Formats: sequence, structure tokens, C-alpha cells
Amino acid sequence: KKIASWSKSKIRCYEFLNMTSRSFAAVIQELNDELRDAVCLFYLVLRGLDTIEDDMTIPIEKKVSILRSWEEIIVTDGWNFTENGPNEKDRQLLVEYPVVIEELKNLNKTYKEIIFDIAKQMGNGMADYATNAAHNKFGVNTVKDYDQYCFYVAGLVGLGLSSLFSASGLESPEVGRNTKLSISMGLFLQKANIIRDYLEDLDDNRRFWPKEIWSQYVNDLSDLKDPEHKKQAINCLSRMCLDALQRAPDCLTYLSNIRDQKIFNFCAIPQVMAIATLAILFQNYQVYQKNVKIRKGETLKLIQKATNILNVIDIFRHYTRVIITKNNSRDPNFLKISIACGQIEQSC
Ligand SMILES: CC(C)(C)CN1C(=O)[C@@H](CC(=O)N[C@@H](CC(=O)O)C(=O)O)O[C@H](c2cccc3ccccc23)c2cc(Cl)ccc21
Repeated sequence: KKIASWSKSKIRCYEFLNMTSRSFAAVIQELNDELRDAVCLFYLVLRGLDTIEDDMTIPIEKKVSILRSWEEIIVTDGWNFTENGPNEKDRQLLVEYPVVIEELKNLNKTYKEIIFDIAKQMGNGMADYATNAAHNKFGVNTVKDYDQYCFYVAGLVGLGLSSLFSASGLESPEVGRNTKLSISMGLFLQKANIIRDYLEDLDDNRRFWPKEIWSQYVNDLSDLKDPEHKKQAINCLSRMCLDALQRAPDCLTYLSNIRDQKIFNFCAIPQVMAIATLAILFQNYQVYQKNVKIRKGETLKLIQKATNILNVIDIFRHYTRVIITKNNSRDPNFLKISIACGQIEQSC
């Protein structure tokens, strides 16, 4: 690429992108030039927000005021944040945030407006959640609250990306207009992550599993990891997987509407990782003991295969069959799980 003509701040932005997530950064960098810069900066705007939201060492009032002013912050030359907790993995990004703010200026107006609008909605959504999580120690209460939280942190990302894809002209205006499908793309990824990260989040006192679900099985979210509640824990896990699986048909429909090869790869890879993750999490008691992840070899195979809709359908079919094979007839959600898997097969 024409790195030679890139400014120091632009080079630094891509260095941060490559620092945050290796495999995903590679896929972003394969996008068409002008879309690539917009998605890279969108990713860093979101990463900055996420780093503030995730940092439990920031006093709640300060956190909320930063989150609510994110749209102004990303146009404030020189703004940075050096008070992140020491273990915050993206601390350096916020220390050097002026390079992101500088590079945002070079984006075309349409892309900027999309990114600013999503940043504003997400910042306020995160602030709303942080405020009520502060006084409601259960965290997320109803399944509706759960969907609302996932909308703020991931559904909005889908809306933003779809708008960027359509604005670039590489995808039809329909892609940006179909909000239901774009939101489902984000919710599917986020819900798979939330199920996978049960233990890690509990240790950080982050409680995303909705009380409306876990209270049908145990008295407190933390009871799920006690061996005496093993059967209940596995049935609760099934219920969480069932909830996530409901989004899969929309994701397949969304992907079938994508025309640009690079955009398809960018969108399909996280989706196939998510269905593979749900399959390994389902009926897997290890979820309550450690962070269960798909093996490196499987990840690489999925990345190589997720390049067209027929292969993606084949991958989803494979993992829904894995889930059906693992389904337990004594599980209260046995039938609903098999119906959900059937619906995914149907939408293929
Ligand atoms: C919360 C999240 C799911 C939206 C995070 N999110 C994603 O998960 C990344 C993938 C990622 O970061 N993978 C990490 C592993 C991990 O973190 O679990 C990796 O190292 O490969 O993908 C999403 C993402 C990619 C493509 C299309 C999307 C449509 C709607 C919503 C999100 C979409 C993402 C796109 C952007 Cl622009 C920003 C963030 C994300």
C-alpha cells in the first residue's frame, strides 16, 4: 500500500488496530482503501469507548461524564486519558488518542457523520447502563434489558458498519436501511461473547446474564459455578444459548445481501466464529470453570472457509447439527433448542 505517503498519526492508528486484535485487524486492512480507513477509525473510536466503559477503577461519575461527551471528545484536538487502571489492555490507545482524533478529520463528511452519530448513541447507552448497574447490583434484569445493553454495545456497531458499507457505494442502500438485520449481526456476536465470558465477567463483577433467565435456575448468578448446582447451571446455559441462536437466521440473511468480497469476509468471519463458539459452549460445564475458546486450528479453518455464502451456510449447518447432537432430552429447553436449530437450517 502507499504507506510512504501516510502521516505519522495514520501509521500510529493502524499500529493500534494491529495491537488490539490480530486476526480481525488483518481483515479490516483488506477492505477497499477508503472504507478501510473509515472502519479502522470507527473501530478505534469504539475501542476507546469500550476501554473507558470496561475500566472499573474510574469513579462512576467521571466515567459517565466521559461516556456522555464522547461525541465531543473525538473532535477535541489533543484530548487524551492517562488515568486508566494499570491492567487496562488498551490503556496506551487512550494515552495517544490525539492520533485518532487527528485522523478522523481526514475522513469524508458522510463517514464522519455516521461514526459521530453511533459514538453519541453508544456513549449515552453505556452511561445509562453504568448508572443503573451502579445502584442495581444484579446488573441486567430482564431479557429486554439484556437486548437493550447488547444493542448499545454491539447492535449500534452493526448499524454503523452497514451505513458505512452503503455510503461507500460498495453495498446497496438496502444494506444500510435494514436495521433489524444489522442489529442482529451485532447481537449474535455479543451474546456469544457474554455466554463465553461468564467467569471472567463475574470475577470483574460485571453481570450481563439477565436475572430473568438465571433466576429460573439459581438464587444468584454466582451460584451457577458451584458444582452443587451443576444440572441447573447446564440448563441455564442452554437457555442463554437458545436466546443467542434466535439471531442466527437474520445474520445469514444479512450476509446473503452482501456483494463485495472483502466486506463479505470482514462480516462473515466473526459470525462463523460465533456459531462455532456457541456450539462448543452448549451443554459444556467448563464454561463455569474457565474461558472456553475454539481451538486455533478450527479458527484458521473457519477464516479460510468463510468467503462465500454457500460455505457460511454449510458452516452454520454443521454447528447446528453439533448442537442438536449435544442436546439433552432432560433439558427443559430441549424442544426449543431443536426448533431454533431447525429454523437456522430452514433459513439456509
Ligand atoms: C462488541 C462487538 C461484537 C461489536 C465487537 N466486535 C467484534 O467482535 C469484531 C470481531 C473481533 O473483534 N474479534 C476479536 C475476538 C474477540 O474480541 O472476541 C478478534 O481478535 O478477532 O467484529 C465486529 C463486527 C465485524 C463485522 C461485522 C459486524 C456487524 C455487526 C456488529 C459487529 C461486526 C466488530 C466490528 C467493529 Cl467495527 C468493532 C467491534 C466489533
